[in-house]
Amino acid sequence: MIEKSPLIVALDFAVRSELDALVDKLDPSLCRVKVGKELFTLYGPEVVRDLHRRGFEVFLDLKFHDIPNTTAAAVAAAADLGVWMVNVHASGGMKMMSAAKAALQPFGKDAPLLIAVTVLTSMQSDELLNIGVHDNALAQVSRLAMLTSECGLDGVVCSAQEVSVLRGLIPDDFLLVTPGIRPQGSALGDQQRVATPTEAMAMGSNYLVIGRPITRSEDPLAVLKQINATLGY
Ligand SMILES: O=C(O)c1cc(=O)[nH]c(=O)n1[C@@H]1O[C@H](COP(=O)(O)O)[C@@H](O)[C@H]1O
Repeated sequence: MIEKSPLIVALDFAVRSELDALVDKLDPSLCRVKVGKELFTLYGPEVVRDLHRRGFEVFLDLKFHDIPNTTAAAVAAAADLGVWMVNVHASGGMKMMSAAKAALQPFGKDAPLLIAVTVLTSMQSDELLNIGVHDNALAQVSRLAMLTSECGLDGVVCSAQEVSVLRGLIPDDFLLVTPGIRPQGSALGDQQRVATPTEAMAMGSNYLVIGRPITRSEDPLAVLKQINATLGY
């Protein structure tokens, strides 16, 4: 049961003062936050610790994809940092995902949620074909979600467009985290498989990842509150 807003705000910033200006306005009761590759590469774990000090639950989105030993160690390092959610690429395979899951065992109930990215929301089926995947996006997402579930992970990252099909394939408590969220009228940018916040929730998403429509708006707090209100939070 999700007790607060399902929104996860993607803090994709290169300039620390811009990040701080946004985070000063946000309230941990309104959303969770995501630290991705750009912010982490520039500022490292200290930025996560700072967000924790401010009371935010942090999704560390580094999309680990490596040999099982390396991925497991990286996931354990994320758990040491005390993050709420961490992710790997499901295409790293079952051995990699199982090793990542096993690495969290010593953390017990303090372990972060472990989620696997299926097919990036910036990709369509034609681009999958380019990289040698002959199934369409829905079939590939479904395959990777089932493998992820078999490995005992907590859920997957997928687009909202796959959610209703996945709900029929996997256990009810499996988390579906959906980026590619665009409120009506927002620019798509590089996102391809998109949905509005209301559509994504209606289809059965558990968490909605939203970046630019909030962070690049003139009044991020107002947009965040408006999206929460449309979802009943
Ligand atoms: O794992 C992710 O968070 C992720 C997976 C995916 O398939 N697509 C995707 O957009 N993301 C992330 O979600 C965020 C979306 O940001 P906006 O496109 O600005 O809303 C970015 O930080 C992406 O890195």
